[in-house]
Amino acid sequence: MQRIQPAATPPELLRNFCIIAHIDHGKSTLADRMLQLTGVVDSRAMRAQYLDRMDIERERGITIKSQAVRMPWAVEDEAGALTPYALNMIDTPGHVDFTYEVSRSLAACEGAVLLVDAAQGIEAQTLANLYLAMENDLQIIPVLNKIDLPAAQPEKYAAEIAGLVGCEPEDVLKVSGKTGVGVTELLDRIVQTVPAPHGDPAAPARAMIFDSVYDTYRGVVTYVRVVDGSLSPRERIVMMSTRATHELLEIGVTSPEPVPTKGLGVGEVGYLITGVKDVRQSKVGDTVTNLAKPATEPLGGYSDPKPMVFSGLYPIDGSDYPVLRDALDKLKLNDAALVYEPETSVALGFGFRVGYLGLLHLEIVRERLEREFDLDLISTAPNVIYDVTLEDKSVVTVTNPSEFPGGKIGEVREPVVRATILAPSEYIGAIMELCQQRRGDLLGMDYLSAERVEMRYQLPLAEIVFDFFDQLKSKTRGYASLDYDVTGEQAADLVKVDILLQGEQVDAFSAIVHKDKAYAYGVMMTGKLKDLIPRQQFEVPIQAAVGARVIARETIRAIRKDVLAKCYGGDISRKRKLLEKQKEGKKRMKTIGRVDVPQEAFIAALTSEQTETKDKAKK
Ligand SMILES: Nc1nc2c(ncn2[C@@H]2O[C@H](COP(=O)(O)OP(=O)(O)OP(=O)(O)O)[C@@H](O)[C@H]2O)c(=O)[nH]1
Repeated sequence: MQRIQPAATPPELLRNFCIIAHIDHGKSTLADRMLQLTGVVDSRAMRAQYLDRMDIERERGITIKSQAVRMPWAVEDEAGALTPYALNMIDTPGHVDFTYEVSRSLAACEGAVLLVDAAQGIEAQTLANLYLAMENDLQIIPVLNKIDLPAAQPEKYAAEIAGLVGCEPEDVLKVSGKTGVGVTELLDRIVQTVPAPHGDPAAPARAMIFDSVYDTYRGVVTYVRVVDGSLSPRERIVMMSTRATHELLEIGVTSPEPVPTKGLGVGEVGYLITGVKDVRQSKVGDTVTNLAKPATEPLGGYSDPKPMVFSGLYPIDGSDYPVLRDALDKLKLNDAALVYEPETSVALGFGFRVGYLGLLHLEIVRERLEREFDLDLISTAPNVIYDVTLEDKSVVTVTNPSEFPGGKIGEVREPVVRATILAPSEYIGAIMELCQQRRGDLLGMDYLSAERVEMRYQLPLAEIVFDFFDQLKSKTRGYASLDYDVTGEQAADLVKVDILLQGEQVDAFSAIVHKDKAYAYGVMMTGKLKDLIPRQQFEVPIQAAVGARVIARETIRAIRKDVLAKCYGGDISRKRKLLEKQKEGKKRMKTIGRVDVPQEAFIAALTSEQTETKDKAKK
C-alpha cells in the first residue's frame, strides 16, 4: 500500500544539507548510517552504499550521481517536548570529473557537512568542495570521520580543519560512519545550525529542476527544490524555458523509496511525474511554475557544464546506430554534462562525437551505454578542444583531430588548468619532475604543516586528462591528491599527425600532439597497424605524416591469398563456392584506397592503444 503523507512540511521544520568530502573519505557510509538511525531504512533492508543505485557505482565504490533523500528527525527541546523535523540529505560525488554534480546539489541546500578522514586529513578536493560551499553561502559543519581507525589522529586534524574553516578545534565533530559513533550528535547539530529555507509561500510557485531521470514505467521523473509557493498533484505546470505545459500526475519525496505526497511547499525537495516520455522536455536548471498563476521571473539556472574531452563513439555493429542515438538521448537527461553530435568515419562508419568532463566520465558513460542499452561500442582516442587561428585571422574550433585545418596556420591554442596538488613534502622533487615532463609551470607552493605541502601548477589540460593522476599516485606512493580547474588557454606548438594507408588518410587515427611527441606517436601507431592489417596482394605502405612530411613508415609485404590452393583436382562447383565465400568475407572489409582492412583491425588498434595507456598508468 502506498503511504500518502500529509501536505507540505512548514519551512521552519525543514533542513536541507549535503555532505561534501574528498573521494573515499566516507560520505556514502555516513549517509547509510543516517538512513538507519532515522529509521527510513530498517536494518534488514540495509546494504552498503544504499544510495548508490547504479551497478557501476556499487562495483567501483564511487558515487557518480547526486541523490536526495528525506529523513525524519525529532529533537527534544528544554521542556522535553519533541519537535519533528524533516532533513533532506543530498549525497554528492567526490571525483573531479563530477564537480559539476556537486555544485548543482549545493544550490539546493542551506548547509554542508564537511567530512574529513581522521587518518588522512584535508585533501585537494576537501578544499575545492569547501570553497564551492562557501561561494554558495552554506553553513559549514566540520566533521572528522573514521575515528574508529587505529591510524586516526583526530586531535591533529581537528586543529587543521579548525584553521581552515575558522572555528575552534572542539567544534569539529568526531564520528565514525562505520560504527555509528557520533552520528546522532551530528544529526542534532544539523537541526541546530543549518538555517531553515527561506521563500514566499504565498507567491506563485517556483521550483528548480536539479535532476531528472528516465524510468521505463513512469516516464520522466523530475527532481525539484521548491523555492516559492507550492505544487500539488493534478495542477497544470509550465517549464519556464521550454514553455512546455504538463499535468502533475504525482508528486512525492524520496525516503528512500518514492513516497507520494499531497504537495511540496517552500524549501522542500521532491519529485514530479507528468507522464511525459520525451526526455528533452525536462531540462536541468529550468524553473517549474503553475500554469494558472505563473511566476514572472525564472530562478537563476545553472550554467551549462563545459565538456573538456572529446572522443568518437561508434557501435561495433553498424546496425546499432539508431539504438545508440536513442540511448544517448536518454542518458543525456540524467547527465547534463554529456554533449554529442553525429559524425562519420571512413574506418568506423556512423557514430557520434561525444564531449565529456574527463576520462572517468568517458569510461562511465561508455560503460553505462553498454550495460543499460546492451550495446557494443568502440571509442577513438580522446582529445581536448583546440582553437586554431588561420592565416586570415579566422578561428576554427577543433574537437576532432581530422577537422584540424590543413595548410598555413597562425596559432593553435589549447586549454590550461590550474592544478592543486597536496602531498607529503618528501615527494616535492618527484612531483616537480612529473609536472615538468608534462609542460607544467610552478605557480606557487605553501606548507600546510611541517610535513605537508600544497603545490600549484599551470598545466595543459591535454597533459593531465589521460594518465597524470595515476602517475602522480605512483610517484608519491598514493599520498598525493589532485584537484584542477580549467582557467583559460595558451598558445602551444601543436601539430596533427595523420596515419596514411597507401597514401590515404585513416581518420580515426589522426591525433593532435605536441611537436616533441609527434615522432613517438607516429612510430607507435604505424607499428601497431602493421601487425594488425592482413597482407594484401600488393605492397602497402603505412605512414605517419605531419602535413606533407612523412615522419615514420612501415610496410606490409604483398601476398596473394590463394583460396584454391587446397582444391587440387577437378570439382569446379567446389572451387566456385570457395571463391564466393572469399567475396562475402570482403564485404565486411573497409576499403581505404585500394586496401581492404577488416573493421576488427581498426577496433583492435584503438582498443590496444587504450589498454596500453591504462597498463602504463598502473605501473
Ligand atoms: N574504518 C572506517 N572505515 C570507513 C568509515 N567510513 C567509511 N569507511 C570506508 O572508507 C571507504 C570509502 O567509503 P565511502 O563511503 O564509499 O566513501 P565516499 O566518500 O562515499 O566515496 P565516493 O562516493 O567515491 O566519493 C570504504 O571502504 C568504507 O568502508 C569509518 O567510519 N571507519
